[in-house]
Amino acid sequence: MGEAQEIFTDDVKQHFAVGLDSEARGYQTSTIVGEKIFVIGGTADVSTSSFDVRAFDKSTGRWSVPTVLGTKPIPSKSHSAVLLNNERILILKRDSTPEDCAWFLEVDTSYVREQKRILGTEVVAWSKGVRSDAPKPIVISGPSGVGKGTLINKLMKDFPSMFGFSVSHTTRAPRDKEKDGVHYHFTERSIMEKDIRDGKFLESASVHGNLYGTSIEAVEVVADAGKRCILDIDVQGARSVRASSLDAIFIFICPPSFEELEKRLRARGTETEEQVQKRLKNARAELEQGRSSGLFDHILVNDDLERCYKNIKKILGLDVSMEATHQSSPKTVGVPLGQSISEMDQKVLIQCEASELGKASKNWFVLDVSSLKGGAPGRTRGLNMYAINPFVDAQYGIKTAS
Ligand SMILES: Nc1ncnc2c1ncn2[C@@H]1O[C@H](COP(=O)(O)OP(=O)(O)OP(=O)(O)O)[C@@H](O)[C@H]1O
Ligand SMILES: Nc1nc2c(ncn2[C@@H]2O[C@H](COP(=O)(O)O)[C@@H](O)[C@H]2O)c(=O)[nH]1
Repeated sequence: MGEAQEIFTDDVKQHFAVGLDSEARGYQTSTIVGEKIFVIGGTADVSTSSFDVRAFDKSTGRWSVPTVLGTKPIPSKSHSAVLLNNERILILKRDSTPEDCAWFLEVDTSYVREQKRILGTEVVAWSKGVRSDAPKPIVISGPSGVGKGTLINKLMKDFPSMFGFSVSHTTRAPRDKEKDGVHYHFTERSIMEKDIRDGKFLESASVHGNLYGTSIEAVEVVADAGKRCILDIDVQGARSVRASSLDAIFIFICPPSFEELEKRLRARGTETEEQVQKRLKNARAELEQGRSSGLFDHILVNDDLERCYKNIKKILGLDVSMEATHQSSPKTVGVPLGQSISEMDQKVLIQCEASELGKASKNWFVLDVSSLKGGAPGRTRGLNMYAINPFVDAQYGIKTAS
């Protein structure tokens, strides 16, 4: 276990003179991970900590500033940090809302290792923690013209508070009535390619001659709104998402026949003849891959629109009366403001001062992190929180708090 420390040991101090003046730099924690010490926090404004990340290599005696992927937490006065499994640092922010208090800085997960390989630099990645029962995102895939957009629009219209659309980026030109930021983020190829290189995308693919991609932000915006994210992406994209840390439900939509697909695509009237030909050619390959690869959890035929829609709702556990009764429940774990934390057997012990809770004694909480799922790029799901009584709960070896 590598526990966060708020002061440096003397041997570390000998190696460097900069960066330790926490009064000048704002609040910082340091966490030892193997040969590295990750220093989190510090800012010119001493009243808040900006969650900057620096690393000190004990073997070389050098500081480095790693490439930081993902959205970092908004500044807070202070925070606690604890290392989990030598792969990610759990950050509990003080004076923050329950939705915003648990974050992870990944330092050696498979995603971070892969990004290090691609970018050729030291990499760390932020991921926000959400509670265990946040609903899984939904990936909907299928050939162009099969009716994915039509089905998704119906879901969004019937269940507006439940679902949110992941707005993709694309280099294709907007169609009539398509709005930037609503249907797509229409963008230049060179800009999008740079953003992909910078790790801003969960997935991207060349589709029918244009570049399409799902940014990490597109998915996080929906999660932040307390909604379940729907991704409309091609089979290549679905494969990339399956290989990523996003734990989603994958649905493939098939046409009743190839002739019907062609009819729908032409009737939509949005593509040139050349584009229609290209899309139909790609559709054959997509149908073959979608049906046979085992990539998808559910395969539906969109013959009769209402029947297919009903089947999607069934998969998602929805019935007709649900939107009326649906109330968006809090989506993140309500971690109390941590005074001090430590980790033992995948359980993070949080001791809270009573004054913050309006009582006279100290309180203990356990954050069970044994079944974390997902992670960067995107949310870390599976935080489970409960209160314990240290007087009776000797399991954690906690001495009575006086
Ligand atoms: N079950 C259905 N029966 C008949 N027409 C349908 C059905 N479902 C969708 N359509 C029509 O087919 C056309 C294509 O649908 P839609 O635009 O939703 O396809 P899509 O899969 O989203 O395509 P793309 O991948 O190119 O965005 C639309 O004109 C739509 O109204
Ligand atoms: N891999 C991805 N595919 C995407 C994304 N957004 C849309 N798509 C797929 O592209 C085709 C064509 O869409 P159109 O709007 O030009 O008709 C379609 O199959 C979509 O599913 C994305 O972000 N990534």
